[in-house]
Amino acid sequence: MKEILNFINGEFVATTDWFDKTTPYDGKVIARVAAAGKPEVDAAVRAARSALDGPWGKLAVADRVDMLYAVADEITRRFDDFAEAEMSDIGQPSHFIRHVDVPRGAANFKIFADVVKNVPSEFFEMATPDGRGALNYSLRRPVGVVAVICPWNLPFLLMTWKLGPALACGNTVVVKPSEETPQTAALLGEVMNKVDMPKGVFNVVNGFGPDAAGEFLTTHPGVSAITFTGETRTGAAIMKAAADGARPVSLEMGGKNAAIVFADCDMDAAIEGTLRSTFANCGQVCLGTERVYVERPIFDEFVSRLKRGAESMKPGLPADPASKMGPLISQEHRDKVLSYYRKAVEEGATVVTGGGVPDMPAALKAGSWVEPTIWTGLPDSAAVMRDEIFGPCCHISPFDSEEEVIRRANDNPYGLAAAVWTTNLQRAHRLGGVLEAGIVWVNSWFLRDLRTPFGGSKQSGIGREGGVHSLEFYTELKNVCIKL
Ligand SMILES: NC(=O)c1ccc[n+]([C@@H]2O[C@H](COP(=O)([O-])OP(=O)(O)OC[C@H]3O[C@@H](n4cnc5c(N)ncnc54)[C@H](O)[C@@H]3O)[C@@H](O)[C@H]2O)c1
Ligand SMILES: O=C/C=C/C=C(\O)C(=O)O
Repeated sequence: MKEILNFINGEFVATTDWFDKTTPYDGKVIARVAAAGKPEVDAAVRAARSALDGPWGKLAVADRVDMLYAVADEITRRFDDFAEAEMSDIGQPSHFIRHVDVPRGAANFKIFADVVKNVPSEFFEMATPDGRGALNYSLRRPVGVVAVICPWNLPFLLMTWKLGPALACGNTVVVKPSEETPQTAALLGEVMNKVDMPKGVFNVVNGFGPDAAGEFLTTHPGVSAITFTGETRTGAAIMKAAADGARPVSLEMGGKNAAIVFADCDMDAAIEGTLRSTFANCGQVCLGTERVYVERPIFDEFVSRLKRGAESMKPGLPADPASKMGPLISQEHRDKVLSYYRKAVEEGATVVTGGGVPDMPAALKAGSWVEPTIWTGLPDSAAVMRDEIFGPCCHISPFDSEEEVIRRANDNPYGLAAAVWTTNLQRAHRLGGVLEAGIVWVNSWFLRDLRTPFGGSKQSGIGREGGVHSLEFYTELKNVCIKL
């Protein structure tokens, strides 16, 4: 049986508390994972703290940048290993993992190496009564030991999205991958040792959240800052934990994102983009679409074309090139998604397609499969219009005016992302300005320039990461004033 261990101070560490890792596409146990208890979490935080006082803390920025590039190059060299690990962790089609999830692993280290290499410092000359003046300049310093709490939906992309800036800014990290998807974090430990990353800079503790490694880490007094990606209610629990000791938090949380399709859109592009934003990764993308608003003149055509596209989403194994969609991450999550499939019908939805479980081959029946699903006919107050489902489903509603659709799209507790499909330039800029979302795509979706601010408003997050914006969270800015 494969064993997935913790990674503490450059060593892989087992414990006596094991839990199973199963694959979502057939429910088979493929490994056992060593759960970190309080002793292991404490050892990881101590290792991270002492690494700050060792060679890593003394490394010049240029040398730290070289080290991060070496990590990126080793990830690229082991691309297939990371792709295999991610496919068995999340069960999504190979082409998705090889074109989205894994390439971002290397990119997330490179972009922040480039940011810290080129970021200017602030400087002010000031007059003083004695006429001799003073010089003021700013310096950035690492915040210290950063706890990185990761979700299961895009495990490698999202873990490295936090590791890149944290390490580029000179911090050390203790990562707690999701209990569902531990494999790429362990592989990254091998990469760190291969590139001679100083011991203790990168640590991994496996386990669950409440009353387990996640909570032990976020409540550990040796943690300087916490960066979290996951459900909103979990983020709130972590924020409470961070309050003891007044540690800063960066929270990337849930979404209930709208796609707004105007009659003047490029319909082919809108259909292709909405199929991706609704069904990619089996709908398990925080930036994904679960609410579609279509201007009434093209409503029927749009529904019929999206239905055809959804029905072409052939579910299958990751390595099968014919697979267009994988399973949900777990039976537990599938139960949640299916409960919303039932609730939609109870609330009076028209099921345009899907709504159940596909008839899979015998070998895959134990997987967490659901049908891609489209509804119409529900009011904005319906549960499937307000709650994050995090599955391959969306509801399509008609609208009659720009003012109406802006009001309806913004009437939701989340504010993470939006997609707007229109060829009207002025309208595109108007909506970009008024939609309550951290990211608004126009005639695209999930097009990512890593230098831009990334994060959610309202219940979708606190803080922005990306490009220089990550420096605000991962460094302490100080002023030095020299009297001449
Ligand atoms: N905004 C974003 O960028 C973004 C990106 C990806 C996913 N998400 C969100 O993440 C969710 C799906 O991921 P998930 O189900 O893994 O989220 P989750 O909140 O269930 O778990 C996320 C992580 O938090 C840990 N955790 C849980 N309770 C904890 C606690 N009390 N203390 C410390 N750690 C704890 C879990 O073990 C896991 O590692 C969705 O809501 C999705 O929208 C948001
Ligand atoms: O599921 C959510 C995806 C988040 C993506 C990013 O954080 C990113 O593209 O940097």
